[in-house]
Amino acid sequence: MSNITKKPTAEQVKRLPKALLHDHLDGGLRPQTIIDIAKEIGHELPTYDAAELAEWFRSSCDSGSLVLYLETFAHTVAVMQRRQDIVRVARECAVDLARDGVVYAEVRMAPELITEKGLTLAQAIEAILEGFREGEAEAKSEGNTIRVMSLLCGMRQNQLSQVVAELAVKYRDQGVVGFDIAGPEDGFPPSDQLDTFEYLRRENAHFTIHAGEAYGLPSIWEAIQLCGAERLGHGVRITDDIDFNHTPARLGRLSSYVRDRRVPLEMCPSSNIQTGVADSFAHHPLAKLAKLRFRVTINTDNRLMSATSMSREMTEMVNQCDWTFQDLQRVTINALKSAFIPFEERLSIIESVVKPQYAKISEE
Ligand SMILES: O=c1[nH]cnc2c1ncn2[C@H]1C[C@H](O)[C@@H](CO)O1
Ligand SMILES: [Zn+2]
Repeated sequence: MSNITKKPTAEQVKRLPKALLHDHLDGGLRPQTIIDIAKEIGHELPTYDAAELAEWFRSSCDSGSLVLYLETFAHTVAVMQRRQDIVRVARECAVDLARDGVVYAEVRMAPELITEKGLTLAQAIEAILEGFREGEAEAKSEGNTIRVMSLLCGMRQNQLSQVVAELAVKYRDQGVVGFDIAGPEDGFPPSDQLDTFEYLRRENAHFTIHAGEAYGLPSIWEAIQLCGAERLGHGVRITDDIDFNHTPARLGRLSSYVRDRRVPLEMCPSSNIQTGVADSFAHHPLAKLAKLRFRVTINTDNRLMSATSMSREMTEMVNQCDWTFQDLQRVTINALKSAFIPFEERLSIIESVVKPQYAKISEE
């Protein structure tokens, strides 16, 4: 009898191979790194104690509002303006993810936010890519294998998406695998950037769109049907088109389309709990959507702001929703199937890393 339907321990979750599609580079800095750099450049912080700073970010992001949540990024972005600091932050990101058992990650950043001290967008992107390569090597020296690819974001409230999208295409063979738009959702519909998404499609380039997080179904509909998004960042508000009061649940036209077309949902439960979408993992729609066999994935969004990790997100699903090895393996395979790297490379990680490790660890 296989143990795949059993619940893993937290320690086993940590060792299981994980895939991460939605993590912001400026949302995952080590508190001590922020303090080190802030002191060097004279940036004022709420506190210079690492534990207190970590708690400041977490509690400031607990407001129930995406707009207030996003204000905390002023401090992380402030310490990512020099080339060497961007490289360091990206290197540490790769190392930290690898220590948590992540084997594949797509980490996103808006390069337009880190050019305040004179770096060009291209130099900012090159610093991120250099940091990831260094981090992969450092992880290897610690015995962890990870592949970290980059997604470039345009900020919805700025006018730079087209330039950033062109750079995503230019750097597509150097580690950039796709594009996204981030920032406040309400008032900035995806169709504002329609020309850019049409450009990316003409270039056969990959993109995901933050949609259905702080705003509902119209945002999801635009992202998929007008803009052609391959994946949805969050997408959690797709539940507005599902009637759970019936058994089985009744799906509307849009939620049926999302499920039928296997549109990947990059779900980030802790982040959603902080911005007011749900009050706990137990009540977050992730488990219900997984049961309905949507192509759900589990992600961190901002590890610093949510004081989280992939292991923690997964362990909470085990503890609060009775998720088993099988459930965790399914979201991991979903993530790899939905990754923006070439098909055979996705398959290779699924077949040679994920399946064998799940088989081994679940039989312990
Ligand atoms: O969850 C999010 N929704 C929308 N925008 C976000 C989220 N998390 C981070 N961002 C923004 C703030 C960052 O500065 C930017 C680039 O990573 O993306
Ligand atoms: Zn996000």
